[in-house]
Amino acid sequence: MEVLEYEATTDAESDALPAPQGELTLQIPAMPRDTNPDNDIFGGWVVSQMDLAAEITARRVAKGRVTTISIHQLNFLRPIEVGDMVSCYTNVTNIGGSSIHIDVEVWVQPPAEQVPHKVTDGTFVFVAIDANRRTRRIR
Ligand SMILES: CC(=O)SCCNC(=O)CCNC(=O)[C@H](O)C(C)(C)COP(=O)(O)OP(=O)(O)OC[C@H]1O[C@@H](n2cnc3c(N)ncnc32)[C@H](O)[C@@H]1OP(=O)(O)O
Repeated sequence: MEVLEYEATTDAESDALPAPQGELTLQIPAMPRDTNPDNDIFGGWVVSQMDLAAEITARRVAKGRVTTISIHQLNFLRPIEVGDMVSCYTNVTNIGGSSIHIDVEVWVQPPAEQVPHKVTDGTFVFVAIDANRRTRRIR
């Protein structure tokens, strides 16, 4: 599968530019199975992809097992169409004693369009846990 690379930046000064913030972590096409009976993509499917992308990044930061403790400031900005290539970008904004805050942006590249656009963003918080699911300090 072709991997689409958009220009990504973590520079706060470039917020005004139509470019994703963070690191490209997950890419997946929106499929017919991800829709409701009206053929619209489920919001829950999008959140699932965001959670997965954030977990990939959180595991790397925590060097091990993590779990989602909070999801907040979720914004569904524009719809996703079946066939759109969905890209999740992650940006670590805070590392606590055991918690990791990650901003996630979802961008799509419709097959017929040249310019990608943001469809969803939100903040995911993970906690590092041990084999017994107890909070584990990461620093
Ligand atoms: C219900 C589900 O199945 S959802 C699917 C996946 N998620 C889960 O299963 C997680 C279920 N939750 C848990 O198992 C527990 O809440 C745990 C193990 C994650 C955390 O245990 P707690 O004793 O509640 O957490 P604790 O008080 O030790 O806080 C851990 C860290 O999380 C932070 N934290 C706690 N609650 C929140 C919250 N609502 N939002 C953001 N951060 C939070 C704390 O500030 C702390 O951060 P720090 O160590 O960096 O200072």
